[in-house]
Amino acid sequence: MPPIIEGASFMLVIQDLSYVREDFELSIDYIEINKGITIVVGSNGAGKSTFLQLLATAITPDKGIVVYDGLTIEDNLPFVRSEIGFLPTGMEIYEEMTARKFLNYMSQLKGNVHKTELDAVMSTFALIEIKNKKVKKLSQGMKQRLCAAQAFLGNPSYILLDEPLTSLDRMERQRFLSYCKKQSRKKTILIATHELNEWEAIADHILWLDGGNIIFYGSCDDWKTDLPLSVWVGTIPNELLSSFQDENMIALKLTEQEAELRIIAKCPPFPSFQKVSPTIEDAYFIRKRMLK
Ligand SMILES: Nc1ncnc2c1ncn2[C@@H]1O[C@H](COP(=O)(O)OP(=O)(O)OP(=O)(O)O)[C@@H](O)[C@H]1O
Repeated sequence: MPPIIEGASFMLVIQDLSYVREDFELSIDYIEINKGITIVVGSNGAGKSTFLQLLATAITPDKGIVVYDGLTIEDNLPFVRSEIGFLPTGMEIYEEMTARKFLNYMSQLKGNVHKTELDAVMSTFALIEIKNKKVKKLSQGMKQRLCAAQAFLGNPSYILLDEPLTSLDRMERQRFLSYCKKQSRKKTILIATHELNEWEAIADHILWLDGGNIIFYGSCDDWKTDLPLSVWVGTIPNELLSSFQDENMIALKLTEQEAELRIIAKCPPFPSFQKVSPTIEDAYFIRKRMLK
């Protein structure tokens, strides 16, 4: 087993990679992904899940390599895999197992995770009260917590999570987000998500995929800087609503007489509208519009 290097960067380097699937190709020339939380964004079918599956070594590229802190899967597959925690979408779990048995099973697959670590993960994901429940009796949110918990077992350095917030209630989301933030100090965490606002406060980097290509990778600040359109908020009477194109409208709150709007545009749509700083999600809409 390769030695654990003190002060390891946990950097992921992807070189000259191609993965072809029927009429879709994921293609990456070169990218270095840094430690911390990277949210992987893009529209349906952009390749986010495929990208995470490749990094998780669940599928193999047709061409190119992924380097995990200096190691490739060609020479170090078992070690690299032991350093990966993966939450795919729609993960199937054995329905007859209890939550505890499932985590025991996953711990053993990961090389006998110590009981104290297993208990800590169960407590973090609020699984203690439901540990003796069979999987088939768990709610969607409970199942999601269980599936997310297994990704952190064995203290892996690379955590790959596909839509981890699905079915989680507000409290569990908050708890999960702060856990990810804590973990990200010493790990590389990639999260495929459509819920950009949720990650606003804790994401370090954004990776934007479109049509199987990386269009942007960088810090959240860079993502929100030098945008060609601005974000405006204001209120108008309902009868003026039809003067706005849907594609310019990010958010809308309707009362009986008025509409509260969040608009992307070069200039204020009405003098009363105020310019606000873009969120990660605003920047996504602006960038997506400019790509068309
Ligand atoms: N098992 C499969 N067989 C063939 N094509 C597939 C398969 N799974 C995904 N695809 C195709 O690969 C492309 C990328 O899909 P992928 O699931 O990676 O996108 P995504 O960005 O995760 O989308 P979403 O936001 O909808 O989850 C799509 O064109 C999709 O139709």
